[in-house]
Formats: sequence, C-alpha cells, structure tokens
Amino acid sequence: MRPGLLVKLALLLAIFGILASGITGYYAYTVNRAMLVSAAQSDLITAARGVNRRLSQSVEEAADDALLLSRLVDVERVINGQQAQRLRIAKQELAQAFASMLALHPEYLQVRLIGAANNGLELVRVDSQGGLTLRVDDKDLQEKGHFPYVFETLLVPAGQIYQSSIAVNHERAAHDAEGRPGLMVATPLSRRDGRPGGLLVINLDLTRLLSQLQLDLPKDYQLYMANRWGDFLVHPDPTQTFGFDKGRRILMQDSFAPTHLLFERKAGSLALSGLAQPEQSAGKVMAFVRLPIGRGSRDDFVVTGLVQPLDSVLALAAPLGQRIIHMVLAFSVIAILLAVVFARAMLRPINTLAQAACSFPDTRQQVALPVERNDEIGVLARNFDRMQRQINSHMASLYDSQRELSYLAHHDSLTGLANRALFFQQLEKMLALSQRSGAQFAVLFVDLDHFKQINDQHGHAVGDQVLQVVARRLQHAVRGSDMVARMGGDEYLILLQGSFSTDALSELLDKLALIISEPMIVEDKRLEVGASIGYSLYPRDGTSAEQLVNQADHAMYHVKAIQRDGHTRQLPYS
Ligand SMILES: Nc1nc2c(ncn2[C@@H]2O[C@H](COP(=O)(O)OP(=O)(O)OP(=O)(O)O)[C@@H](O)[C@H]2O)c(=O)[nH]1
Repeated sequence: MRPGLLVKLALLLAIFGILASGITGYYAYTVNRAMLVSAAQSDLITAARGVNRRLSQSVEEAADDALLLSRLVDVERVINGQQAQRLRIAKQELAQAFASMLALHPEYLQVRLIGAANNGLELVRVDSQGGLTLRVDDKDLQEKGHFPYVFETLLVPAGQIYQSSIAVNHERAAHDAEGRPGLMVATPLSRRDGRPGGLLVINLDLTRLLSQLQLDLPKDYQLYMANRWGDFLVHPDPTQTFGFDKGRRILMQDSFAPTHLLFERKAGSLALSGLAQPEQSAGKVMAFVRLPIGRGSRDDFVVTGLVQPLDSVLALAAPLGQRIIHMVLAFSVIAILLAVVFARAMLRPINTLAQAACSFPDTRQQVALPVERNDEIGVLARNFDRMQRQINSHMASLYDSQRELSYLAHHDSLTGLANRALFFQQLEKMLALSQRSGAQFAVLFVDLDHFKQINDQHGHAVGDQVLQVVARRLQHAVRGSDMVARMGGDEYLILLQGSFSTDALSELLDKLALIISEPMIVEDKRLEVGASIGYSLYPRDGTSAEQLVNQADHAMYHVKAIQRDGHTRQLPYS
C-alpha cells in the first residue's frame, strides 16, 4: 500500500471533479446572466417600439380628427365667406365642435381654423387653458402665415396631412400650449373656386403624451427620445431636452455614440449592455429604435431609447448564482468521495503488483496477481507473472549449474569421489573440531602398485575402470562418516574419524589392501592390482592438514619401498 500515490491520484481526481463542476457552474451562471441581459434588451426594444407606436397612434388620431373637422360644413362656410350673421353662427358652431374635440382629447392644446388670406389670420381658435377650453375672441386672433406649419400645409394636396417637427411652442398667447413641446397636425382646405382657403390645425401636446407613456413603463426604465437630427426631446434630465430651442445642440449621438448608426439609417434598432459593451454602456442595459412618426407627408422619425440599470437586470441571476454555488459545493464533496473510492479501486491491483515486486526478490514466491483483468493492469500483471516464472526458472537452472560446478570443483569426475580440494576442506574442519574436542582421527594415503602396467597392457580405458573399481571398494570398506578422496592418478586419501590403536589401524590397512587386491573383471579381463597404504594420526603425526597428508604419503612410500623389497607382512604403515 503506497498512500502517497493514493493521495496524489485521489487529489488529482478530486481537483478534476471540483474544477469540472466549478467550470460548469460558472458557465451556467454567465450564460444565465447573458440570457437575462439579452431578454432585458429584447424587452426594452419591444417597450421602445410600444412607446413609439402609441405616440404615432396619437399623431394619427390627431390627423384623423383634423380631417374629420375639415369636412364640417361650417368649415367650408367660414373658408368661402358668408354674410356676417351666418358667418358668426358658423364660427360659433365650429368653435363648439373644436371645444368638444379638445374636451375629448386632453392631449390637444389647440384646434384652429386658419385662413390662407390676410397673412394666415386665424379664423376660429379654441385653446386649452388649465384643463378647460377657451374660445379666443376674434379680436385676439393672430396672423400665422409666417409659421412653417401654415405655409407648408397650404402646399400639401387637399385631403392630405401635414405634420410639423416636434418643437417648443413659442407662439404668443397660446395659453396651455405656450412654451410646451408639441407638434402641429394640419390639413389644407380649399375654397369652392379651387384656391387655397386655409388649414385646420391641431396642436398636440407631447409632454402629456409622453408622461402618460412613461407611466406605463416599469419604474426602473429611463426614457430617451430624439428627433431626426438627434436633439433630445425626452431625457430623464429635462435640462437636456430641446437644446436647439435654447441655442444649443444636445444630441443623442454624443451621449450614446453607437446611436449614430440609427440616425445614418444604417440600423433600425440597437441594443447595448454593460456586460457585453462595458465601455459604451457601463452599468446599464439599453435599447434604441428608430421608427417613423405619424403619417405626415414628411419622412419624419424619432429615435426612442430605453435604459435599465444592469444591476436590476442581473438581480434575477443572484438566486441562481447561490444555487449554483450550493450545487458546486455538493458536487465537489461527491467528487472528493468518488475520487477516493475510485483511486482506491484503481490502486488496489497496482498495490498487489507493487507488493509482489517488492517481496519477489527475497522470497521468490509468486503471489496471486490480477491476471484475469482485461485492461492495462491485467497486461502488466500477466507480464509480471510470466517474468516471475522466467526468473524462477532461470534461477533454478542457475542453482543447478552452480551445484554442478560446485560438485565438479569438489569431486573427481572419473570416480565420483571427493577431490583433493574437498578432502583438504574436510580435513581442515576436522582439525578445527578436534582441536576443540580433543578427538583423534587418521589420514590414509593409498597408492596403487604398478598401475602403469595396466594402462600400458590394457589401455587407458581399462585403467580408468580399474581406478573406479578401487574407488568403489574403498568407499564400501569405510564407514559412512569417513571420507574417501582421489588425490589424482592412482592415489587415494581416506579420512577416518575416531581414535585408533596402531594395531587396530594396521589391521584395517591390511584389510583395505586385501580388498583392493581382490581380482576384478574389466572388459572380460581378470585383473588384479595391489596398493601401498601409509597413514598418519592426529595429533601424534601433525597438527596441520599438510603435515598429516605428507606424513601419510611418506609412510605410504616407505611401505611401497618395503614391499618392493619383497616384505609383505607386518608393514610399518606409519
Ligand atoms: N588410466 C588412467 N591412468 C592414469 C590416470 N592418471 C594417471 N594415470 C597413470 O597412472 C600411472 C601412475 O604412475 P605411477 O604411480 O608412477 O606408476 P606405478 O606403475 O603405479 O608405479 P608405482 O607406484 O611405483 O608402483 C601413470 O602411468 C599415469 O599415466 C587416469 O586417470 N587414468
């Protein structure tokens, strides 16, 4: 188990989970804000169009009313001139009709019949004053021929409507209309002889109209309106309106730069927000639309703008933001738990492999690995398992080779007896033991007699077999605890454990010599071979391996010499 890896993997997965849920939450939140702003902009455009439509409707209604009034019989009578009494009655009736119209439409400030003659002298005029209607006395009627709405209306074909620009009324003694912004809606009148007779004019009060429209808008909407040149007609700050009337130009394009597109007829509507265009619309959401106004002969239009604080639009996103934070926190906790569970599940087989890899060099034991898995871990486990088997197999053959090498290094290949090196190792051990225990032992040196003749007479192969037979006979003749070794050639060494009297030892050596000399059949040949044997005793003849072997060798040569002289009994073996 490696907690470091587990912690790292769990941490990585948890961070990934938290980041994923955080980014998703953030994305949902920002998309929601953008959608809210987009919906607000679309609402603002719709509302601005509504403002304009209602304004336009009012103008059209005024146009219809102007046409309606222009068709009154009394209008024709007044225009064409009548006998004084009848003219007075006609004017009286017209004034009543105008007053009724004013009473019906509080947004009308004046209804007038203006003649084409006498420099545009007003013929009948009813004004609104303090919410009441006031017929202006004939003596107070004024000449209006110099006003554009008069001479321009006279140029309009009969039955058509003239519509003035929106402007502040500066006409003298205009009662409620004086000093108020509005527009004139007029229609030309013809005399019976076809000459221009005059015009019928309705003065429309823009302030009243717009204040009514503003009442219908949500509280946090700010209304802006500009004429076709960009001069503000409506502005939350009234000092910014009708600048041209005070000798200044206060233009919408200067306050809201992108609106120049609307005035240049490059766009019909425009929406900006502090979210998408923070430098042009900081902290606000705004929409502007350009729409024609009324149905006058002039191609007139206004640009209406509505502005809403960005905060009030985004306030709706706050609850969602909080929910998203809660969700992100909940998902983060789930992500952490899942990360830990997943990391543990992922690392369990890896830990098994790691443990196996750690313990295998010491134990060489193959533990159960997840070899049945189909994934990369399964591939790793199967390969590791195969690698373990191969290592074990190679190690086994290596140990076998080692054992074989060790055997070859310590044994004689021909007879299988211990070789000189192993004999001396054993002798050294024996010496060490005996030095501590005080035990005795004997070393025997055996050399075959005239072995060369066997080689010479019967061949080297037969000689080899003779050496093997002698080795087996010596091995059988001694105890299992004793050691028989081949020194080389036809020489053997024997290590006898235990204490021996010289008599007992001489007797044993006689017995060995007898055993060796017994006839043997090798390749169908009956052979006999004698041996000379000498011995040394520990500690009597030496306390080192060399001394003891040399002493036994020396004794063997002594015996061989005596036997050569013909003595065969009572040999002095030592
Ligand atoms: N067949 C065979 N002969 C060997 C081997 N090793 C040594 N010899 C021979 O054994 C003989 C040993 O020599 P010696 O001991 O001097 O000969 P010997 O005839 O026994 O002489 P004495 O000991 O004096 O009786 C030599 O002729 C070696 O060639 C072996 O492994 N196989």
